[in-house]
Amino acid sequence: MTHPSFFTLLSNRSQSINSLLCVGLDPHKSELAPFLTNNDTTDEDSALCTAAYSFCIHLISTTHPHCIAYKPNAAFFECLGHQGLATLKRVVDYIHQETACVVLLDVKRGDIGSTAEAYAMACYEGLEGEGVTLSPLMGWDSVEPFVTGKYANKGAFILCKTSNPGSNDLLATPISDNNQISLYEKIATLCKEWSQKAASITPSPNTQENEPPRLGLVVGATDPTALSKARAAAGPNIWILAPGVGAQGGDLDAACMAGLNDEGTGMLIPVSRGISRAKDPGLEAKRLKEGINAAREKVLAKRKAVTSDDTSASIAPYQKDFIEFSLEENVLRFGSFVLKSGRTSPYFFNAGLFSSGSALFKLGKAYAASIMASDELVDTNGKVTFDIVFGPAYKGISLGALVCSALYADYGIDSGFAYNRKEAKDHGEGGILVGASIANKRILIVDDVITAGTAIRESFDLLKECNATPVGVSIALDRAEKRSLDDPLSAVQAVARDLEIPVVSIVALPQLQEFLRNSANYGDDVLRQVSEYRSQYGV
Ligand SMILES: O=c1ccn([C@@H]2O[C@H](COP(=O)(O)O)[C@@H](O)[C@H]2O)c(=O)[nH]1
Repeated sequence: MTHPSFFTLLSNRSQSINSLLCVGLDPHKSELAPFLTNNDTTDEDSALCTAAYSFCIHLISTTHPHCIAYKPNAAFFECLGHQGLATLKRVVDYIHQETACVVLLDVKRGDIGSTAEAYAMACYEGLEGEGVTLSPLMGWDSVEPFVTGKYANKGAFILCKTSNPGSNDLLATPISDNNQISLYEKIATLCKEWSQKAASITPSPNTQENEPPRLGLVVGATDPTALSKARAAAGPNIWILAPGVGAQGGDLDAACMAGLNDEGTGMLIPVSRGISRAKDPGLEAKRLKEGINAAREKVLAKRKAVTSDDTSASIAPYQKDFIEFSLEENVLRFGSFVLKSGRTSPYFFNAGLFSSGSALFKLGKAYAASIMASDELVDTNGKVTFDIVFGPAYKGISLGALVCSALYADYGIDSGFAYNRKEAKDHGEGGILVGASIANKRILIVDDVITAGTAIRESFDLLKECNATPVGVSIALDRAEKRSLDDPLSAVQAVARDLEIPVVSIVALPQLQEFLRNSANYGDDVLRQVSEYRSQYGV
């Protein structure tokens, strides 16, 4: 059995002393005066190195019962001249000899593969750290040498949303067409993928381990929103290093609540000046450890409340498939999204992103399956209650065609298909209706989602004017949430009530919740957010 991996060491130490605290070792020159000795006659750098060493030893010896890791920042040693790195190595040796804590070298490296190999060797063989911090901006090949091959039991935290104000300049930049994903969320997603990639390239050398992650994220405690988005994107198993508590003003409680996973773990909270500048660093470390633990208790209590609720729903195989391929196509995403209504939703659905042949094929089948599973659109003889599928312009046109075709392909039901134009044509066949004749026919209206219900109401009126009888509406997703906190009905319920026709969806919010309950790919934190949203806004 080889040495346990970096993240296993963190977990083990965390469990054994019940702490998530990491003490930062940043010997700022301005803090070294009390550690300078009068009898030191050597040059200034060497006197400062001796003082920096004493500074670190003082911190380590007073705080180690309360912390799981030490994070020396290489900058403060590199700036002490040629003996700086040797001083850092002596500090690392001291930690290994005198404590059971893990060494995380804050070096923030990032370079092409061959150079990254040299940096990795310097950190792991020269300085003998167990883990490092890295910049991910040069991509996977700049990270790979730190966590694969002979360093497969090492670990790295990659910069995701750093704690400084400038992190908004680049890391928070939206990078998707619809402005919904920021660069840091993309990094959080990549962290999970790269971690798995590293394990597939070099499986954990420790056969006793159940493939712990290789990579974690750096997300500042100064930005709880980023912490919760990064947690949602990376999942529950990825560790988050959250600097910024203390001198940078991060709110410990808010950061923990946003970044902890549902087990109340998965965060490493480093504090440097907040401890080194305290009157009694040992006492301050203890106070911080207890503050973090109080937040962990709150997270666990909240989780218990959510998982013991009575909101289970049934989910049919076609609904599960639909949710899965919607996630694959990015049509459905979990995260944090501000809706037009001003609500912050833990999920977002954009049917416009069904944009490939395979996705559209599966979409048509899912609509058809939901129609055939509905008591309201199929009579007791197994016959559908409509003659024509109608697709309102524009989005409904293609959806209606897909549904009509899937009903025929999967169930042998050959209904008519019609759609409208937005503007009347004064030549050719003229008018605004195209396709099968709808007069005196029973009509199923197909659309993607119902937000306010305006499009469906307009179609309903148009169909009535043409002597057709709308008998139902088929949609992809029913958000099943109250229109406002004073209005107990959802948009879908209001349409069904006002137009007196059934609205059938492929899935609704309860199925999303059920899917998450049974999914191994999404953490309890995503389920918790969806459950909380449902209990606040759901109908
Ligand atoms: O986003 C980041 C990444 C790294 N750091 C480093 O952590 C410590 C924080 O020191 P404090 O005294 O606790 O503020 C320091 O070494 C930074 O370089 C960070 O602050 N933010």
